[in-house]
Amino acid sequence: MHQTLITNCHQNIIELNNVSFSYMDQKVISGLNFSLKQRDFVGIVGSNGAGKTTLLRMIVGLLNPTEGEIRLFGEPIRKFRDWERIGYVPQKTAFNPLFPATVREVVLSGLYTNKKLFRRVSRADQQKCDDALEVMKIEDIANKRIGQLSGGQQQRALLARALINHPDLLILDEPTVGIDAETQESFFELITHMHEHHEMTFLMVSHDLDMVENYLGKEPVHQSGKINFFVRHSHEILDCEETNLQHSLV
Ligand SMILES: Nc1ncnc2c1ncn2[C@@H]1O[C@H](COP(=O)(O)OP(=O)(O)OP(=O)(O)O)[C@@H](O)[C@H]1O
Repeated sequence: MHQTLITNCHQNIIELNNVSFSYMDQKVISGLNFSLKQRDFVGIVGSNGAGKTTLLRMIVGLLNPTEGEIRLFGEPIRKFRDWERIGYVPQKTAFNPLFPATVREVVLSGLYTNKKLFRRVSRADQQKCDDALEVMKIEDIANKRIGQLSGGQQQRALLARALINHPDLLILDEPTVGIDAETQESFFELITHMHEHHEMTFLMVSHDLDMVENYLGKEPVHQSGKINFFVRHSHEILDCEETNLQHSLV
């Protein structure tokens, strides 16, 4: 599936304006200002309990900031309805080996937003699923039960699930926890390749400072409390001034 897109690297994909969050009387995030522009790759690094997952959960609308404002694709989050533009890979889910879904079914479930929960799977949906399986190079395990696969294979399946709607923004929460070092490295290679060759913006929480420093630079561009933000800007991977980009998911 090929399409020609114009990249506008100056569009804010996420804006956090003076955002704070408290659980009861414990303030976890305080007065955070940060923005992510189109095709940036932002890595969030911080110690245990720094508030990284809380921040992601606010950005995907699962928690409301106690103070401040979040805007997604220019819109205040409370008005934002275009959730298909966002792919979210939560912290690793350990699937029970008997979990009764195949990889194909898990990937297809990425299409079912609340509105479309019980719609039939069309031929177009199957094609989207095949494309996502191909990108993740997991076509050969499409019919296996997800619970019987390795951690790395499960993670690729969850990434394929997040990609099936062709999201503009991909959010990853510690995508390689519990995966061996070699598989982690190939997973990061895959993600960085996607950043360079696909029309997507990335936000990733990672505990892997080496990987983050290798790809996103040695110094954080921003710090808030114990959370550090590392960024590879879009202009480092392409000419942003209205670049014509041949883009394909596969
Ligand atoms: N549902 C909750 N209710 C009360 N406190 C919470 C809740 N979730 C998280 N916290 C607390 O908020 C703080 C931040 O938690 P959060 O999970 O956002 O941190 P994190 O940076 O993602 O940590 P980790 O690296 O360990 O995953 C922690 O002190 C945690 O105990």
